[in-house]
Amino acid sequence: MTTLTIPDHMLALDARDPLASKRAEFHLPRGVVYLDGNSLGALPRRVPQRLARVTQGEWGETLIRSWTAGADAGQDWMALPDRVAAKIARLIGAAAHEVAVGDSTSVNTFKVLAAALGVAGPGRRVILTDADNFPTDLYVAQGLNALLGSTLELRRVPADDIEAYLGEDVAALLLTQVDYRTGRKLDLEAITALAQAKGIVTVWDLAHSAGAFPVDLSGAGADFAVGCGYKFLNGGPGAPAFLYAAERHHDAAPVAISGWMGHADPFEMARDFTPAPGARRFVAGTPMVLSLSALDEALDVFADVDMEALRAKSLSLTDTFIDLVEPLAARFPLTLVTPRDHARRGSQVSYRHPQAREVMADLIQAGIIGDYRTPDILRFGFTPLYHSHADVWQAARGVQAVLEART
Ligand SMILES: Cc1ncc(COP(=O)(O)O)c(C=O)c1O
Ligand SMILES: Nc1ccccc1C(=O)C[C@H](N)C(=O)O
Repeated sequence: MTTLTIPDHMLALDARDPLASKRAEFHLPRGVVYLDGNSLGALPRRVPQRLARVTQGEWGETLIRSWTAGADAGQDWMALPDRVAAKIARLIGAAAHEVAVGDSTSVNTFKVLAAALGVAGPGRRVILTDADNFPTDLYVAQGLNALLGSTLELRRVPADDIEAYLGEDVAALLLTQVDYRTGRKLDLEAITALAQAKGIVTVWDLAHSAGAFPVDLSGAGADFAVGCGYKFLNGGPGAPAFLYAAERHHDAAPVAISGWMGHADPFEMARDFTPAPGARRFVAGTPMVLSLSALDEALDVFADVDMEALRAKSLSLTDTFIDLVEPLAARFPLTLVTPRDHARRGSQVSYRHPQAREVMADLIQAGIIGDYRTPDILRFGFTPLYHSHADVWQAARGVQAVLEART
C-alpha cells in the first residue's frame, strides 16, 4: 500500500478522539487497513502474554489443580465462564447472572430458541424471523423444528415489515439486530415491546452489536439473546459465544442441553439434572479454558471505555466513510445500502456493486481488508476501539483507486 498524506481535517478529527489511545492496545499489521473486525476482531496486545501464562503456568505447572486453584479469590478455571459473563454483561445491559459464556453462537441460538419456545404461551406454533437473517439462525431454527417433529412453522418475512407479522400464533421472534449484509440496525427496544404486547418471546442475535455500541437488554426488557466473542469483543478466532436469559425466565425456561457443567453441583455426580442458579445452567460442558482466557483478557480492553463515546466514534467513522465514498457513486455503479439514519446503522458500511467479488479481491490485494457477501455486497466494518479517521480516509482512497483501475 502506498503512503498517502492524510488531510488535516481527518487528523483534526483524530486529535479530538477520546478513544485514540485504545489503538495502541491492539496489534494491527503494517501496510493494511483492517475493516473486518465485524468478522474477526484484531488481536489485543495483552492476549498473547495471558495465553502464555495459562498454557505454561496454569496448564503446564498447576495442571488439574487449576480447576479449583484460587477459588476463594474467584480465580479458578471452574468460575472462568462466570467471570467472562460478568464482563460481557456490562456491555449488553444485563446482570452477570443473566449471561452464560461458552460454545458457539449457533449452539447458543439453539439453547435460547428452545428456552423461548418452552416459555411461550400455549397453542403458539410459529417462529417468526427475518427472511434475510444470518444463515445459521435460519438453519438452527429449521433443525430445532425438525427435532420437534416439524410441529412448528418457520415464518420468514422482511425485517422492515416485522411489526405487521406479530400475530397471535407467534411463539418466538428471532431477529439479528444488525444485518450482516447491509449494516441496518433494528430498534431492539421498540420491537421487543411490540412483540411482548402480543405475547411473543423475543430472541435477539447481537453478533454485530455486542462491543460495537451500547446495548441495554434490561432496559428493553428483552427475553433472550446471543452473540459472538470473536467479532467486536476481539476474543480471537472461534472465541466462545454468549447467551442472555432474563432472570424472570430462569425457573421456567427448559435447558435443552443440560450438561454437567450447568448442574448446581457438578462433582456431586448426581443422577438427575438440578440446574445451577442463574444463566450458568446453560453452560453445558467443560469450559474452553484457553479460548475463554483469551476472551477474558480481550474484554479488559473495554474496562475503561465509555460505551456512549464508543458509539459516537463509530458513527463518526461510518459517516466519514459514507461522505468520502459518496462522489464515487456518481462515477461507478456503487450503491450505498447502509442507512444514513444514525438510529438505523450498526458499525459497518456496505455497498452494492455488480462486480463486488472482484472489487473486494482487488481491495484486499491493495491492503484494504473488507468482505464480499453474496450476491453483490462490499462490506466495510469499523471498530471504534482501533480505527482512526485517517484509516477511513485511506480506505476511501483505496476504493477510489481500485474502481478507477478497473475502468
Ligand atoms: C448474525 C450472526 N449470527 C451468528 C454468526 C456466527 O455463528 P457461529 O459463531 O456459531 O459461527 C454470525 C457470523 O458468523 C453472524 O453474523
Ligand atoms: N465466523 C466466521 C468464520 C469464518 C469466516 C467468517 C466468519 C464470520 O464471522 C462471518 C460473519 N458472521 C459475517 O457477518 O459475515
